[in-house]
Amino acid sequence: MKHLTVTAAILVNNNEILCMQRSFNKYDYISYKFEFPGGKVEKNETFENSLSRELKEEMNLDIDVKKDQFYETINHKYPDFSITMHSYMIYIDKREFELKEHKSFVWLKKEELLTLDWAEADIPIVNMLIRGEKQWQ
Ligand SMILES: Nc1nc2c([nH]c(=O)n2[C@H]2C[C@H](O)[C@@H](COP(=O)(O)OP(=O)(O)OP(=O)(O)O)O2)c(=O)[nH]1
Repeated sequence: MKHLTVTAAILVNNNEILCMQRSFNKYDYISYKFEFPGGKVEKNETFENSLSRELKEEMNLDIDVKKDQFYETINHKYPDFSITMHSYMIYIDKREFELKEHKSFVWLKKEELLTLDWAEADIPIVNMLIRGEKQWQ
């Protein structure tokens, strides 16, 4: 089975988390699902550099992702492939970005996160956020 290594950013502003809706995909179990922005790690990239690059490509955000922003690693098997997803929690002071690849987005308080239809791999992270683990200093 194909395996992907992915990075994802939990972007937080004013106690709300940025939730991005994926565009159409041939696999219905990820098509139009909500996720955290990011993408596949390329050869010879660190996870942090990979996430900085994806945030620039997908949203035109300039963020220098740091190791100490690491949040959690999730392993998940979808029917056609498996992923290892490294997530980072990043506080940002402005909400402006460009919606280049996603279908839509919404900022939600952690208590509201389960109102969305998330990609299955994200559910453990969403539950950690709801429980308030490793955040809200
Ligand atoms: N970025 C991201 N990907 C996720 C999340 N949850 C989840 O299951 N995934 C899966 C969906 C995709 O199969 C894979 C990420 O690939 P992608 O298609 O977004 O990455 P990419 O931008 O590098 O892809 P590409 O269009 O260049 O092929 O990980 C998440 O929260 N964020």
